[in-house]
Amino acid sequence: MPTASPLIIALDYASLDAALCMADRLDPSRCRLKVGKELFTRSGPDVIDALHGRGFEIFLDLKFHDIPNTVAGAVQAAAEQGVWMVNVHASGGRRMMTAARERLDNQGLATHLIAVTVLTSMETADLAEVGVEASAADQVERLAALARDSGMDGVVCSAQEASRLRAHCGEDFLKVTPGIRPSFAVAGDQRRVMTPADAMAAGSTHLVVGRPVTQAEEPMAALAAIERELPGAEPGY
Ligand SMILES: O=C(O)c1cc(=O)[nH]c(=O)n1[C@@H]1O[C@H](COP(=O)(O)O)[C@@H](O)[C@H]1O
Repeated sequence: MPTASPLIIALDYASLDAALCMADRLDPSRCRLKVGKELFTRSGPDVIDALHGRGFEIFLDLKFHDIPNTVAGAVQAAAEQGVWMVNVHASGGRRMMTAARERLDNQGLATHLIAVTVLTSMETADLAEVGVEASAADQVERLAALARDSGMDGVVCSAQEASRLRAHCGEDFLKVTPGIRPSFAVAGDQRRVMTPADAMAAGSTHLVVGRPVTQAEEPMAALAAIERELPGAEPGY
């Protein structure tokens, strides 16, 4: 039974054992899990199988960014493992995203396909250093429009941009927002942060939360505290 929760907990661990230890402390009816680059590079598909076996839906966050044919193949490989969601970098461009979309459709794979806009660790000054003269907010909007036009189901963005994207890309376009910091947590290396309640009010459809839960002494208590900060969370996701 898929969860109705908008919460996605980031399992950023260096070993399969450590990741499963945390998963065993969480409840698949109250959150999904995100598997990222470090864990997947160390453990491979075994981690996906182990988490599926525990009843979790998985966001495989490998942020593919390569030539269209390579990304289409990678996205297909991810979807064939039965993951709930997979992502690419929108800055890989229209042809890359369209190739990924077409591959999933042609193979009859229903995995949600979303695109990363501007990383939540980056601010406008960081973009200028890599030759992007737009503000972070404008660049997010530009890449989100490109992602939507290229057939993506949604984007990863900071919650600070979610309301603008809701206006431009619609309610149904998924807005998966990391950089969530509940009232009890510190920002750390994140720059464009927001509380869970504000993020949902701004139009986020899913909230990615890592360390505020995984580094808590009682992860389920931290998750419950976040749920209490989500009065507007709607079932159905
Ligand atoms: O794609 C992501 O999930 C992602 C995109 C982004 O722009 N910023 C971002 O922090 N993330 C991920 O979201 C998670 C945030 O974790 P915490 O900062 O510990 O809550 C990490 O796994 C990041 O890799």
